[in-house]
Amino acid sequence: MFTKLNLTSNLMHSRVFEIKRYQTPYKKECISNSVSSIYSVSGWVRARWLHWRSSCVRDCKRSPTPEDARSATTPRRQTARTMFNMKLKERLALAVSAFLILFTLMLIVDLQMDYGISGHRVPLHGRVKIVDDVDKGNSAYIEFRKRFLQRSNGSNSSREFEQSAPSETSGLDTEPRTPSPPADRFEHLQRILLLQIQGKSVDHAVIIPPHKDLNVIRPENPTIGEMEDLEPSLNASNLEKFQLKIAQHELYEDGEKLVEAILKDMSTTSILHVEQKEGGTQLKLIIDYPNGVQALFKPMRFARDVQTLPNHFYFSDYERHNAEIAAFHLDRILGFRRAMPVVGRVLNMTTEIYDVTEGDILKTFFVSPANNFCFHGKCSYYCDTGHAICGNPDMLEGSFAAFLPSSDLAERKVWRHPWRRSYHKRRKAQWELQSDYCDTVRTTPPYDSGRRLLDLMDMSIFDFLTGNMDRHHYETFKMFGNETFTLHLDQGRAFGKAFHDELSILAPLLQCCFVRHTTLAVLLKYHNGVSLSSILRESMKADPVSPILWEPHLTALDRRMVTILDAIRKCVEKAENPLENELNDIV
Ligand SMILES: Nc1ncnc2c1ncn2[C@@H]1O[C@H](COP(=O)(O)OP(=O)(O)OP(=O)(O)O)[C@@H](O)[C@H]1O
Ligand SMILES: [Mn+2]
Repeated sequence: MFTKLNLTSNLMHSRVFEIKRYQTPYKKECISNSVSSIYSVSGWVRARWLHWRSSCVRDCKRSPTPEDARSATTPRRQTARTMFNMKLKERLALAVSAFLILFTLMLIVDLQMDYGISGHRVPLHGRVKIVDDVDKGNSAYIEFRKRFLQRSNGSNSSREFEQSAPSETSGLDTEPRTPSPPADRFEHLQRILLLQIQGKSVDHAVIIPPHKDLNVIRPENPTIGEMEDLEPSLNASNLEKFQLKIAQHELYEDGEKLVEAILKDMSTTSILHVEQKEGGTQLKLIIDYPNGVQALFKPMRFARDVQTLPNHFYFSDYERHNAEIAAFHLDRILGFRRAMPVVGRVLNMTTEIYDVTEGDILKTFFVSPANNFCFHGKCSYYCDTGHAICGNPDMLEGSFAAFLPSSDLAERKVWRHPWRRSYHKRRKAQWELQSDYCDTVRTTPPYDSGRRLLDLMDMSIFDFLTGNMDRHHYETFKMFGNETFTLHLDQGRAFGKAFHDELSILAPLLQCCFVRHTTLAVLLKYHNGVSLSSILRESMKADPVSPILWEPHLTALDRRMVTILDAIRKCVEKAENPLENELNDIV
């Protein structure tokens, strides 16, 4: 009994600890009230029980009487009498306490499920209504997936299990594979684009023409500098100038010269100071350069050809520094320009990290058995000796992302992504269960008008290309309101599986059947012209730590492109011939 009680109290402790980690401030207050009421209520119940027991010692502990023998139901009657004798107030209190205990338990279970192990404590802006939990079996996503898998020649779905273990992959299969010339040029989609440019087919349900797209019309497009009435000073750094030029509809203009200048600054300027970034799940460093310039550093953990471990969930995958670099280039090539510039650099861990940092992180440095200089920092994932970041012997490669403007200059708003995953190993997210999930999103602000839903479609395409399943939240600049672009931040978990195309990342597009004319035009341009992989490979050659991507990841881009175009074509066909398609689906 004693052990059991102890176990229960341990469990309670660990649950209270879990609550502390995952709750939102409102829920925190609510839960702590409930938890304290568990304690006070259970204290009250104990006092009540002790009182009852002491009165029982007086009245109940006696030799059995003939009366007792006559009635087998006496104890029950006594309990009933005791209950009856209880004051109404006491009975009410008992009922309330039982309810509170149940409610708290439900809340704890719900929170653990909701926040999984990622532990994000961001306010849930733009919440999406929860509707039915039933899979009606006809969702575009499920249906496309079914067809896709049926058609699959095995290169997409099965090879993920054939991935070599990380240590075995090095040096293998690195020859560039030229994809066979595309047989399918998606001419029907091209025709629609042409018609829209000619001012026809402008009410298309799937492809949103430029003149209806706020990202193209841009009635206003002020910069942060204009909004804040600030101009860069004479000795302003390139980054400061860049930050003031960030506009409502894009981070930087097409061909912006400051991008190259920032990349050069971050990869060559001397490092003044380093500190660990608070928050986030994996280790990141804030790098200080002269003139107030800052970068976010993610360290290299393993070689380019090491893939996500087959038994790792997306949320327990390591971050890849090269994924950040590649994603920046890809974002730019696709014409989004919503990712901050990122560059690679090799650091001397002694002079450029150890000597210029202070505090707790210093205590985590050590020399490994292989005589390499290592450290692990402090964070909630992989910050221990077993997962240390090691130099060779003290040279360490990493990615350097240009710092976003400080919150004093431009505060950001964090939004919960409507298609976020459950971050729980057994639980599914709402969008995976509800076939008409997009209808719910479409009618919920800010997705019911303007550019936001189209931005999420772009993000879904971008993430599907890179294989990034970790899009739990996204951010916008507050000062621009809702009609502004969504930042493409945190691509650390992209480019993890070269031989697997994760169709669920495309769920927003598949469920909404909605895409920008301009985005489709770019996709078709690369599909029918010089391939996306070639353009990306070329763009990344300029990086100091090139080659950035393992060739199979580049090949995957061209393959995934076909899947996206196929999905859009299917949406178009469905919109144009709804009846015929329904019949086909049944057959
Ligand atoms: N270039 C940047 N400049 C300044 N802040 C940034 C930059 N990139 C990301 N951040 C901020 O740092 C936070 C953590 O970054 P990031 O998401 O890359 O790390 P993470 O460890 O993967 O976090 P999480 O586990 O929450 O996904 C982001 O939420 C963002 O607000
Ligand atoms: Mn992340």
